[in-house]
Amino acid sequence: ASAHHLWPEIDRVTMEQMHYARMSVEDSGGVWQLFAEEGEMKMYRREEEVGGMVIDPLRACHVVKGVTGHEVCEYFFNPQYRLEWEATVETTTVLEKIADDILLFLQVHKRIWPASQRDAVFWSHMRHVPDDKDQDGPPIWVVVNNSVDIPDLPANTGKCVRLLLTVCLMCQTFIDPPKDGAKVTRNDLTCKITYCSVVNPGGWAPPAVLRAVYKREYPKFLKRFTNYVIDQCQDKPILF
Ligand SMILES: CCCc1ccc(-c2ccc(S(=O)(=O)CCO)cc2)cc1[C@H]1C[C@H]1c1ccccn1
Repeated sequence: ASAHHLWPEIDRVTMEQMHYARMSVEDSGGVWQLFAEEGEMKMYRREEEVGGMVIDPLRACHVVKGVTGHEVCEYFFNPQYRLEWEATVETTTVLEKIADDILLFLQVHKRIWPASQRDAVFWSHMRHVPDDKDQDGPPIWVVVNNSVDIPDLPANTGKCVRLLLTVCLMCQTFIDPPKDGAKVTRNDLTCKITYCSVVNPGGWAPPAVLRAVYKREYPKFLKRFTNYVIDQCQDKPILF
């Protein structure tokens, strides 16, 4: 991967996003506005507009029992599962396999009335790093999706408005050691998920409309995804 022309950007943005996601876990106060809460899932946003366009940074924190961060990131990254949990995606295409853990996607989203249909071109990188808070514990797993400009796929030529996104799914895994050295089971696993995204919708849409779409779609999106992972993992061996 290091030979690919995008590698320097992929490496830099991935490390920046991981740092941002970890910092945001601490700053629960401050400017974040809690806009949705369902059980363990809490969703925050900051209202920001650029040129009259809504680009509200979003942060979601969720705690899920019975899965590892590696499993959550694998189901998020791997294109073969995408259409099973992503209800708002019409087609997803791997344009280039940059490495085993770096893919270049073209994704066409379903039209969400009254906004026009969107597509996105982005690289997706999955990586794990030691948890500096618990060096000998499970590593932190992360998937970063970041839009990239592809000359061969100029924006806004077809039916879709090209949206720009930077997304980071970061997962910390906690294992409750079972009594008297028994084997770790899924009941001993807890995964702490931090999902951060900044999306520029591309073309103009009324701010109130976009905020309504996000308020409705993001909680559904994260709940559906995490329930899918729990369901897929429950009868499979644990992937640490
Ligand atoms: C007007 C455009 C709104 C809009 C902006 C952004 C996204 C979106 C793109 C990518 C990702 S992801 O996390 O990288 C997973 C890969 O698919 C999540 C969300 C989707 C919509 C549309 C489809 C609506 C939506 C909004 C929120 C969550 C899911 N879907």
